[in-house]
Amino acid sequence: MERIKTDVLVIGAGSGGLSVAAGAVQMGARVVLLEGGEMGGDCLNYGCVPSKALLAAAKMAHMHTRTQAFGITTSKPQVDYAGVMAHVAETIATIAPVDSQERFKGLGVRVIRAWGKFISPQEVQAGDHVITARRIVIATGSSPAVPPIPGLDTVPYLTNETLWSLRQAPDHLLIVGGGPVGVEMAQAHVRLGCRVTVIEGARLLGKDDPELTATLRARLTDEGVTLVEGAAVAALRPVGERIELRTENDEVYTGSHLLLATGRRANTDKLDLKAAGIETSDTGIRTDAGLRTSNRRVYAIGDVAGGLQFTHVAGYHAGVILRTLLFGLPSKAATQHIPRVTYTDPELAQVGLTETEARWQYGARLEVAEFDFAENDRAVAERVTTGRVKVMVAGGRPVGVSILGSGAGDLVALWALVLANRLKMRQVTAMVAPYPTMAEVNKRAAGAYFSPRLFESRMVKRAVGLVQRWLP
Ligand SMILES: Cc1cc2nc3c(=O)[nH]c(=O)nc-3n(C[C@H](O)[C@H](O)[C@H](O)COP(=O)(O)OP(=O)(O)OC[C@H]3O[C@@H](n4cnc5c(N)ncnc54)[C@H](O)[C@@H]3O)c2cc1C
Ligand SMILES: NC(=O)c1ccc[n+]([C@@H]2O[C@H](COP(=O)([O-])OP(=O)(O)OC[C@H]3O[C@@H](n4cnc5c(N)ncnc54)[C@H](O)[C@@H]3O)[C@@H](O)[C@H]2O)c1
Repeated sequence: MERIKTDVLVIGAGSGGLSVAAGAVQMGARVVLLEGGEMGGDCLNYGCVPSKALLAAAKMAHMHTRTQAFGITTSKPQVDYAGVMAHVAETIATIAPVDSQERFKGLGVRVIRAWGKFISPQEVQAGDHVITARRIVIATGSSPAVPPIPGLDTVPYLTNETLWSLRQAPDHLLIVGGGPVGVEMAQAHVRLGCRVTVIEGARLLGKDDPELTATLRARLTDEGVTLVEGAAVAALRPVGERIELRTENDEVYTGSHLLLATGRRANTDKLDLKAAGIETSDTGIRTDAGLRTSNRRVYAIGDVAGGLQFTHVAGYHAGVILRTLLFGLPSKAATQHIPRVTYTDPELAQVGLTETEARWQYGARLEVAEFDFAENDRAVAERVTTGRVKVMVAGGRPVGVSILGSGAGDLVALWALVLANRLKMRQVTAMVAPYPTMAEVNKRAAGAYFSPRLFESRMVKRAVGLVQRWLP
């Protein structure tokens, strides 16, 4: 057994752990990094990267069915699913070197490829090593939550960890769960020529603005996805080679493949948290606002901390704790400026409060400024007019923004800056957006906030009238 002493021990080499390790070592700390699975974690291997690569291939196939309106004729695209998955694998392989053991070794991090578990409040065992560290960071991520559906043990099922090894297109993909994973995979597969049925127990993308999700729902249905909402899956069973799914209200759906997209479970099983006196909550490891656990030497970041579960959040958490780990300075993780995007076509983006949340918080003080993509000239030229920007404003400051539309994920970045810096609407109107760009929708939404104040104000009209009389 080798004993190692270090300044910082990071458990998990995914989005959060890698950011802490890279930051800490480059600022002079001794760092040990443990990874029991693949370097790069969920995002690179089973999450963001493969899902966005698959969506890109699906969009390519879809575009070929939409050329006629542009005066271009093409033949029906032929999808080679194995070829599509080769594109997915190649995308992962291209990005992988950035997260690789070699790169981190090169930076000076001691990388140990083994699962870590606490054996005392300061010590972690990983394979043949026992590591004692001044500070320990748990960044072990999450895994697909598998709900206890009767009959699930009698049928084969896919999760985000196994989907990418399929080489033959599913004939009919049943997806349980209409959250971001379910919805992205539904659109990807219907565009690649599969039949797709999504069964959602509550409401599709239930955390998002219902008006915008209604538009997205209509788009998915138009493209051929069968959407079943308000009916949780009650039972599953094999019928010959196929899988039969029964909902709570006794509707029956039969498909060739089953994908579970029913949320996440924090990866804490292997850690023996009790040995270190680390408390958990219903969703993950319990932390304070500075991401410190009930063991003062230990921090938890990213998915395992059980809050917002996104790669950019894991990266943000890394930045928050590096300040404390390396300089001993207090630091807190905020959430109100964190954007999230579902990468359907059109994309659905959110930062800050939705209209419902903002109405609850601000009541009559809330104003909502809106602008439709149909009024954006670039969107008209590109035939991507579906969508809307909604800006929730209280006291002249945006408190939330919801965008459905082409490139919404990129468009919401401006509002993430606005919310992070508590900027006012008038500062957004100071921006000149180039014409003709989609970015103009942001400027026009801000304009929509001010136009009633300027164009419908008697005082403004009276002032202009007066000035005009005196102007030479
Ligand atoms: C299908 C899908 C699509 C997604 N798309 C997006 C997206 O587009 N944008 C976005 O922002 N987010 C997306 N996410 C979420 C994103 O993948 C996660 O939020 C992110 O990976 C979390 O990073 P992390 O560092 O907390 O955990 P991870 O990246 O999962 O890393 C944790 C690592 O810890 C390792 N580990 C676990 N236990 C131990 C142990 N005991 N010892 C050693 N190592 C251990 C694991 O093997 C893993 O490599 C998606 C998720 C899924 C499932
Ligand atoms: N674009 C992105 O950034 C992106 C993409 C995918 C995933 N993610 C991350 O991964 C997380 C997990 O995504 P997800 O979609 O798996 O989870 P989720 O929790 O967002 O959605 C799961 C859905 O499954 C439904 N459900 C659960 N059990 C069910 C049952 N038995 N029958 C029918 N419906 C059931 C729930 O009502 C819920 O709507 C997301 O919250 C997000 O943080 C992000």
